[in-house]
Amino acid sequence: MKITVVGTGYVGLVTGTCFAETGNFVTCVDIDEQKVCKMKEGIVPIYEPGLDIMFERNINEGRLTFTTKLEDAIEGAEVIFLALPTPPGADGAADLSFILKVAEQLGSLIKDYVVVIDKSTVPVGTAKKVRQKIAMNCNCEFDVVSNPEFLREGVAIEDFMKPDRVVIGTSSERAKKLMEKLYAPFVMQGNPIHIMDEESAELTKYAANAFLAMKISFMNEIANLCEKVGANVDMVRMGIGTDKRIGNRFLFAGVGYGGSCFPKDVKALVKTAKDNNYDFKILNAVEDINEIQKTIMIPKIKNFFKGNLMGKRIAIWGLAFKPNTDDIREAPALYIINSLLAEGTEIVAFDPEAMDNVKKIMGDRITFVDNQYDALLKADALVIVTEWPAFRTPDFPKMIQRMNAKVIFDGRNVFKTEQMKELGFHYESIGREKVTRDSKPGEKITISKDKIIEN
Ligand SMILES: NC(=O)c1ccc[n+]([C@@H]2O[C@H](COP(=O)([O-])OP(=O)(O)OC[C@H]3O[C@@H](n4cnc5c(N)ncnc54)[C@H](O)[C@@H]3O)[C@@H](O)[C@H]2O)c1
Ligand SMILES: O=c1ccn([C@@H]2O[C@H](COP(=O)(O)OP(=O)(O)O[C@H]3O[C@H](CO)[C@@H](O)[C@H](O)[C@H]3O)[C@@H](O)[C@H]2O)c(=O)[nH]1
Repeated sequence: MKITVVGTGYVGLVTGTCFAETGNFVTCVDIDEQKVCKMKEGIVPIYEPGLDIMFERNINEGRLTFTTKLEDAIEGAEVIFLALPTPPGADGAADLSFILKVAEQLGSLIKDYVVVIDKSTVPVGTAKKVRQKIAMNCNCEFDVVSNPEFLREGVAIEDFMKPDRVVIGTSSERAKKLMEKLYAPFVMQGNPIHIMDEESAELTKYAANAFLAMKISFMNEIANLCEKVGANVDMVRMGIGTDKRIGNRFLFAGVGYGGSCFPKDVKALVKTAKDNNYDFKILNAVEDINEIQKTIMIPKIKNFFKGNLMGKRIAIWGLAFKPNTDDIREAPALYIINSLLAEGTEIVAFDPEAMDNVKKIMGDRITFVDNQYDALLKADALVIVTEWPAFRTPDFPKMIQRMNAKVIFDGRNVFKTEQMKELGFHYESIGREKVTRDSKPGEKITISKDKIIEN
């Protein structure tokens, strides 16, 4: 099939590359000329594990091409994916201007029947709006389908190639057949394609993200309570996660959720509810909890330094909003760093992939170093914000050698408290006991292998 993908961000580029991988001919179009130039030279403009190999293979086999011209990109296309940004507007509503602008352009460019697919996360009613925009200038037949994307950054290729489900919102039999054909290679293991009306498909995407955000905020509140009552959130997580009705994923307490999706999608769903005279109380709480959680480590750090952080040198491990990505949109690290800078600290940061992006917005307000250990040189404390695999099993003697003091604030519960006691660190994490330098190693708690839970 000949496919056009409009927008080559995390979703567009992964979508285009994965459809090329299954034998389609894909043209990706983006208004960012620099990005398109890079891609034409074979350079992947984002960091996404596994994307580069697939990208290169499909370019070499002539199935993946790039352009800045929409009219060239849609030449002969049977389907056109819109993978454009839908950032939050001032009132929290998703900004549809990118989508509607392209829809209007498509109206005067479409010559034959084509299916236009909303891949972006868009509020209920958008498929209708896109249809109206295209129809303003278009005389030929077309359909608009809602096909929300559920991939996660960092594991985007796997999520796209083996989705838990595919959601397709359409009332057109012709579009439905085409979409089923397109997705057939991705649902060969029996994972379902859910066909529904456009509105339900649009709402499904927000409901999924809001539910996951709710799980995280719930666990963060449980963690905060754990600290007050002397319980351990990891134990509680395992205790509830093995109940199949609850499920063991997305129950990790930490410094809150970030990224380009949860924060904006929760806001947009609240706004949709408000516009329909419905007060979505639980989601307001989910947001409020997350706002507090992002800087929950600050009072702990301040308290340790007896209220005065002026001139303290703080090492930060992890800047990306989650591991295995270079994406820093709404990253908790940015909130933590800004709060620490406001207290007069000196920040030395390391992240395996996201430093270039942070440099663009923070410039020389913080120092960037090339490896995790250099960040610790003369540091008064280490703050762990993103749980990159390399941070989980560090060389502790090397860390101790470099640090001014053995002090760790762990926003992702990367280390075991017992281990910290044995090593003599002052260690504060989320929803677990505070380890002070006088803490004595206790009885080891063994967690059996089958209890290791995938995030
Ligand atoms: N990032 C994710 O993990 C993810 C997952 C599922 C859904 N989504 C949703 O998918 C959509 C896209 O997200 P993203 O993270 O890929 O965004 P992104 O910001 O990474 O990429 C968007 C791309 O669109 C391009 N663009 C803007 N206007 C254009 C135009 N007129 N013509 C062509 N290209 C144009 C931009 O230059 C950019 O390259 C959003 O609605 C988002 O909520 C994102
Ligand atoms: O138990 C958990 C799981 C995640 N997070 C945080 O939640 C945020 C989002 O993580 P994740 O969902 O893994 O990443 P995204 O790439 O933002 O993916 C989400 O947002 C995408 C965009 O809509 C959807 O497609 C995905 O299904 C949805 O998981 C990150 O800051 C994580 O650190 C936690 O704090 N605890």
